[in-house]
Amino acid sequence: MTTNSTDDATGTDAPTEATTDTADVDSALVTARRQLERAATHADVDSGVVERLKHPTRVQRVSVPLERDDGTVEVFTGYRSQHDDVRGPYKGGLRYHPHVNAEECIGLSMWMTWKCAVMDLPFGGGKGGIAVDPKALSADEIERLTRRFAEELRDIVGPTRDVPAPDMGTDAQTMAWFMDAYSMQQGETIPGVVTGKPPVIGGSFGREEAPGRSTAIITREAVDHYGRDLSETTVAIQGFGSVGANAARLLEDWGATVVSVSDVNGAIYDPDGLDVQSIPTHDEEPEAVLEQDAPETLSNDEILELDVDVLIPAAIGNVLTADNADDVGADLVVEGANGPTTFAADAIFEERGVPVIPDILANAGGVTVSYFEWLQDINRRQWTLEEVNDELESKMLDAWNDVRSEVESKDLSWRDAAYVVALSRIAEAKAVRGLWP
Ligand SMILES: NC(=O)C1=CN([C@@H]2O[C@H](COP(=O)(O)OP(=O)(O)OC[C@H]3O[C@@H](n4cnc5c(N)ncnc54)[C@H](OP(=O)(O)O)[C@@H]3O)[C@@H](O)[C@H]2O)C=CC1
Ligand SMILES: O=C(O)CCC(=O)C(=O)O
Repeated sequence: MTTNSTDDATGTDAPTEATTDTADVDSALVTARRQLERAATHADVDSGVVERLKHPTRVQRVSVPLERDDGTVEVFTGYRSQHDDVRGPYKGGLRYHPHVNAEECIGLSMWMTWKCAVMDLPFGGGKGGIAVDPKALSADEIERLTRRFAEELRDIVGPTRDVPAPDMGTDAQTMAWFMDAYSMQQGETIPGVVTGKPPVIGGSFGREEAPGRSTAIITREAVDHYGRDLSETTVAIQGFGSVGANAARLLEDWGATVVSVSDVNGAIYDPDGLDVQSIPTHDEEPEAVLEQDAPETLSNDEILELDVDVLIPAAIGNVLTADNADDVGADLVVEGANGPTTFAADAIFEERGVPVIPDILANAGGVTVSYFEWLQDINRRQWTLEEVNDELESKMLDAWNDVRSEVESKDLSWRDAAYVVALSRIAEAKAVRGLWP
């Protein structure tokens, strides 16, 4: 038996999001709302629009039954939060992680709305997932779970409604199963229902690396903005998955010295620089980082406090908190993960003069290449990897320049500036459409 229900947007059935176990951190929703309220004071946006944007349009909560390989049945809970679609279909990833809950999905879907607007993509914000540890399931079990999840979400997704994509714990194969299940239900092949698929079924070249590539591009621009040379820059990166590993490999290619990387079990550190190309990514082999040769190992807390030029948290949320923000040794933080910095930590970084380049700009390459994939699916045409990367570079530089000009002209933090760019575009779209409330 499955249960579908549409929760009130603010409803929550679990106390925390996918975070460290630090006790005093806020949920993604609380942080997203505080960030919105703060940034709105710098934007010329109607207060009613701001109030509306604190709430999602809807949150679908579904039960996802799974027959385990041993024949027993377990029922997992899945969610899809659809925050705002004034600029286009809801867009955002599906996360498989034990801490997934309604409140986390709402906060993450709000960040997707701003992210798509900062990048000037014709999408709104969505996010979802299943509260499950994918490492505890076999590949066959993940396939059955994903197919059932696609069936449960069938009525609310689609290429012009809501287009999921990979996030933590999901990948191109997950998207292929989702797309196949949806297409079978609809009776025709519909590649554009999800992005982040393998290229052979309508996926885009370069999507897997894209959030790491954009994080590297924005790091490069930020380092240059602050008058530094990338070849004299040391970098520490928490998380060695789609975002962290790809950012590490590119930054190393471009001359930076990556001194420390981590996975769920901890970090390796070499002050002279690691050979990051040889370290298997989460996708290639999960939990492999600590098996590599390196002079030192560190905990996932210690990597955040290393004396480096740039820190890139690229794993989970709420790792930079009021408890450790004073001890962060980096001169610049670039958010590869979604929501790694709490509201309180942001204030401490601002006071200390440590710039934080926000997630909604830095890791936006993922959704940007998802947009390219959606275009390729509609047009039934595949772009080359070079075309994708050239377009991505150009979209990232446009967004960087839009945000930088707000930073410089209004003396804002990078996060406030990115929000101002996003909010202005969203408010203008609402005004022109006459959508109210
Ligand atoms: N994938 C995408 O398209 C995008 C993802 N993001 C965000 O980036 C972040 C990472 O996502 P993604 O790279 O896709 O995830 P992946 O699942 O590809 O990789 C996650 C990495 O983080 C490590 N990790 C997991 N839990 C912890 C922990 N508690 N402490 C330290 N490291 C941990 C994993 O270790 P191990 O290998 O040992 O499991 C793995 O190396 C998330 O916040 C996600 O929302 C943002 C934009 C786009
Ligand atoms: O590619 C997408 O649609 C969304 C990626 C995502 O979930 C994110 O940027 O956080």
